[in-house]
Amino acid sequence: MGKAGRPVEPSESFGHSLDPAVGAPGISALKLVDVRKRYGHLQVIDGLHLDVPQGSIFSLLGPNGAGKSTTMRMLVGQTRSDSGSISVLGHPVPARAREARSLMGVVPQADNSDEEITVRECLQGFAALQRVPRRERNAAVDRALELARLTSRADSRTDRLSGGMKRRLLIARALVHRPRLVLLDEPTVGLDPQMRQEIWQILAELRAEGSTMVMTTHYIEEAERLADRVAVMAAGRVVAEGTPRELVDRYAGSDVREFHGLPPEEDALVRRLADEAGLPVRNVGHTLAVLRGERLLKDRAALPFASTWRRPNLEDVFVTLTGEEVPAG
Ligand SMILES: Nc1ncnc2c1ncn2[C@@H]1O[C@H](COP(=O)(O)OP(=O)(O)OP(=O)(O)O)[C@@H](O)[C@H]1O
Repeated sequence: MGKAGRPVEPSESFGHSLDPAVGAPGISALKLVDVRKRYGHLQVIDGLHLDVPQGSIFSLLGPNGAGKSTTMRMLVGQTRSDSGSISVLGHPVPARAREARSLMGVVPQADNSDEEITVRECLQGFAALQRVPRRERNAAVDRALELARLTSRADSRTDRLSGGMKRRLLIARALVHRPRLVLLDEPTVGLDPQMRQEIWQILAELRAEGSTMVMTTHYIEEAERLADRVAVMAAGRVVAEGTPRELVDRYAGSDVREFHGLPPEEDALVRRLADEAGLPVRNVGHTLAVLRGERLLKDRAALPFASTWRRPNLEDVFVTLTGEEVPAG
């Protein structure tokens, strides 16, 4: 019994599992095999395979409607798949969703925090909900406040926080029970660039501590900066997976050749040459960009109009694989 005569919860429940196999180094943080989900006539998830190792940041990158949020909801047991298997740190979901959830911290996209309470009260509530032992709660809350840089706002009401602080509170809430795996659904959507940088800094620090994070995003820069591995999703399946560097090498080559403000006949010529060589093209404003441009012509001087060269990036890969232009940050 605790000091106040209340039972003391076992400390093993604080971010740890009693099952020695769970969270062991060989176990995947997430494993999805041939997962499918349909809403009416719409096949939203269409044979999804994912295997996320522990100790990395893994990003699901995809355009609107690719199925990222549906995947997140299936991982926490909020939405059931029609077929296939899902396991989180060795726990099959939804069969053992409760155990899986106790090992996860979830940062939702929407701000659903209670507005009538202070930041500290909010975190205390989450710590209790996540069965952090009573005697450890204050320290757990202090640590979460510090990680999310909210210590100085601990006694502010949650409805008085700025948009960026509210988002940081969602992160603090997710971390209060020291989860083995943190799921983040579009962690910086709708934030201004400075607030986004602050969140990236926090996530980079968590990564340096060895946390496993899986985040959805449609911001390419977010995936490129933070993720160790990226899965590009389109129409409910993974169309490519690898480190950002591997994806760029595989799908965009070593050079992008850019032609600026071409008249129509020259534009058509470049497109034809690219097409004959099997090279993807994209328009960026008035610029026509040819990916794997190093293969456009062996003799780079042979085209009769000026072009420039640049290093390819993950945005080029995204556009090539999904056919979607990049949303504005
Ligand atoms: N409850 C639902 N009922 C019917 N259709 C749904 C439901 N939830 C999602 N969808 C549809 O499933 C598809 C995938 O949605 P989802 O939210 O998973 O995509 P997303 O990749 O997260 O997109 P976004 O980046 O816009 O959040 C969309 O076409 C969406 O309209």
